Formats: sequence, structure tokens, C-alpha cells
Amino acid sequence: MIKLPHDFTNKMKELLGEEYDEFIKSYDSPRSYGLRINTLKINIDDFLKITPFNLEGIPWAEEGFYYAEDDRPGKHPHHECGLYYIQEPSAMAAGTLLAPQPGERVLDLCAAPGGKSTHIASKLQGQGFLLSNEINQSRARVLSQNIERMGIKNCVVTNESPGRLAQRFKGYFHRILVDAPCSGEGMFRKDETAVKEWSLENVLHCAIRQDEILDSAAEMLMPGGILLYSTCTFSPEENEKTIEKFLKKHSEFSIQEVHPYTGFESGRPEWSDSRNPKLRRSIRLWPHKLRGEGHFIAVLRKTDGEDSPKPKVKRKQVDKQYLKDYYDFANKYLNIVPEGEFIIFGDNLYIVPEEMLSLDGLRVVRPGLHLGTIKKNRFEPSHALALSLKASEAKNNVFLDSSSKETLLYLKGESIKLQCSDGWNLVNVDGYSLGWGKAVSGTLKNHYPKGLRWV
Ligand SMILES: C[S@@+](CC[C@H](N)C(=O)[O-])C[C@H]1O[C@@H](n2cnc3c(N)ncnc32)[C@H](O)[C@@H]1O
Repeated sequence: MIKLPHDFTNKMKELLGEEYDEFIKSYDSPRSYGLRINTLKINIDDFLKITPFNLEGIPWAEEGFYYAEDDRPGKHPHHECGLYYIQEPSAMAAGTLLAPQPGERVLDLCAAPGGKSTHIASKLQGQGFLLSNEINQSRARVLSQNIERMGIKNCVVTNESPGRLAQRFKGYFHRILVDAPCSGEGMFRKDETAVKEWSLENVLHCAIRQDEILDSAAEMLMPGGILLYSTCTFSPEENEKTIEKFLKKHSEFSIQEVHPYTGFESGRPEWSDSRNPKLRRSIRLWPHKLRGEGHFIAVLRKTDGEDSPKPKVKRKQVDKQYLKDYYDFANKYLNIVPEGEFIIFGDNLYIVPEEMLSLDGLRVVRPGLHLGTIKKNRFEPSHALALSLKASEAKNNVFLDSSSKETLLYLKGESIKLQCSDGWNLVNVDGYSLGWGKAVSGTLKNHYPKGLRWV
């Protein structure tokens, strides 16, 4: 049994009363593991046909499945192809309830490592765009890698504070997710550090930070837009009380009813100061009531406010010479040439998602789909481009079987001897892109990124 802080157990005893025994017993039972199929790359039925894992559906996420701990899906080539994201089952509820629609502008304000962002992107189906932001620099890099692995084309990753983003994106987004930094009480079974770092003071400290983040989010939402607030903690100070304060300050918002999926419990107005009965519309996911960890969710709609005018952004035109090398590559090796608004960062060429406002002055980690690098008089395609392509979009393909020796060699970064066309080849495993290889006379030189290679 995990050793829980006394102040925490005493507080939960007081809050839960008779229910406490059932709650505390959940810490003795094994936790559940989940993966979410990336429907940008594969549909659910096709994935279920090729996966070696025994999966069982998660009631609140159509793409979400429980797997057995021994399956270790993080070590399977399909993971590297971005066919799924390993995500705690309860955490999938946020993407479902945010329900982004293709074509919308969506902001994920506290996004690393990217579980919910990648869920949002799969729901957008490549239409509209996602701004995924993370304040912590090293976590923002991990977020960016996950966006790349999942083959997402219409996402910009920034490393900013919510306040600075709010100055740029007033009234701009259709939907915003605030998956707030919190005291993490709901993750105690999963994350020992959350237990170690927990204190009553930290709960209050987190609550103050959540108020500030929510204020910035409110500014960036357009009238009629949806703001989803979630935490992975039980403390009322970070949940019902946070929403209560927010609604008091922002009368233009109202709390929405959500679909009552199996296992969802309502929020607890009796744990707030105002006892506003509408807080019952918020959702609590309890580890003793469903197969998942602790979560809280409130879905808020902005009923009033100003929609920001969308100025047409004038970006600096990309030097034609750069595009020549890109087009030479694309015409030679791709069946569909990726087009859009090009931008250059250093010697890297990107396509920015449509409608993206100016990124000038913001800390940008990934300004859109990374196409590749401009080398001296040639273009080298990026890993992100490989992962965003389907085999049918590349002229030269290498098809490997996930259980083959060649797949393992490729993931280890080694060259492979095989029959294929000279030049750039898209390497596919079980039909899904995994990376680039460049062939010369029957030897495929490995272009799988060094940092991702299996050891
Ligand atoms: C619960 S985690 C997000 C998990 C993520 N949504 C996912 O599904 O993978 C909260 C994130 O908020 C970030 N954060 C910390 N302080 C913040 C602040 N003041 N403003 C915005 N984000 C903050 C943390 O670095 C952390 O990555």
C-alpha cells in the first residue's frame, strides 16, 4: 500500500464520510492502463485487426482501450508509428467532453506531455488548428515530439505563459482546454512524486495558479465557445471552489450539463462556499467508482463577450530558392505535394496552419508541419513529414512487417539490405509510416532520428 500523507487521508475522511473506506481501498487495487487509437492514422477497426494486444473498450472514449500491464505497448513498433498514445483512462474523458469539431480553432493551454492535445488533434481530423502550449521548456519539447509522432499537421507548439498568449489571441478560439497544474491527488497510485510533493499549502498554491490560468483562458475564448477545465486532484479548493470563483468573476460563463458516461459522478456543491447547485453539473471520476484514476472536469460556455476581428496575417515570403529545393524533392518523391503557407525557422521549412495569427515575439517550439531542412542545394525531408504521410502519398515505399528483423534493425538505426528504388523511401510497418530511408543500390541508409532509436 502506498504511504499517503496524514493530512490528505484526514481531509478525505472528513469529505467522504461513509464512502471513505471504499475510496481508500482503491489504493490497494491495481490501477488500469489505457491506450488511445490515433484515428488520424488508422481507424479503430483496422487497428483492432492488426494489434497483438487484448483490448477492452473504455466507456467514455470511443478510441480508448484498456490493455494489460504485461502487454507493454510502449515497446511495440506501432507505438513509434504513432498508431496510439498511451494515456491514463480517466484522462481521456477531457477530449471526449471538449468535443472539438473539424475546422475549429482549439487551444490546449497546459498541454505537455500531450495526451489531451493528441486526442484533440485526432478529433479535428486535420481541419482547423490546434495551439498546444506548455510553459515548461523541457516539457514543451516532449510535447512537440508527441505531436510529431502522431503525425499531426495542423498544430503549433508554443512555450509561453497563459498571460502572454492572452495578449495575442483575444476572443480567438472556439474551444479551450485548461488541464491545470494541480496537487495531483488523483495520481497517487500512478505517480510517487505527486505523493511526495503533496501538502495542504501546495493545494492552496495550486488553486491560486489555476485562477490565473482560467482568467487568461476566458479572454482567449470567443463568445459561444467552450472552456473545459480539468484537474487530476480531489481537493475542492482546486475543483468546485475554483469553478465557483471563476463563475462569480466571469458572469459571461455558465456551467454546462455533460453526457453522464458510466462511472461518472457529479461535482459536489456541498464542498463549495456558495453551494451553487449548478456545480453538480461538473464531473468527478473516482478510482473506487470506475477503472481509472481521479479526475475533475467542468465544461463552461461563454455566452457573451467580444469576438476578435481576424486580421489577415502578412508573413514574410519564403525565398523562392528554398522552395525550389523543396519542390524538387516533393515532385520527385511524393504523389501529393504538401502546399500551404510556408515559413522558415533557421534552415527548417514549415507549413503554418491556416488562420494562424502572427507568432512573432512568442516562444515557438513547432510552428506547424515540419517539412524538412534546407541543406546546400538540396532538401532533406523531416521525420515529422514521414509520420504525417500515408504510404499512398509517397512514390517509393518500403513495407516491413512489425515482427520482422528488418523493423528492429530500422528502429535501432541500422542500414538494411533490401530491394527498393534508389533515393528517398518511406519506411512503413504493417502499412503505416515510420520514417525515411535513403537507398543506394539495394542498401537503405537509415534516417530514423538518433534520439528515437531503440537501444
Ligand atoms: C496536468 S499537466 C498537463 C497534462 C496534459 N494536458 C496531458 O494531457 O498530457 C499540467 C501542465 O501545466 C503546466 N503548468 C505549470 N504551471 C503552469 C502555469 N502557470 N501556466 C500554464 N501551465 C502551467 C505544467 O508544466 C504541466 O505540464
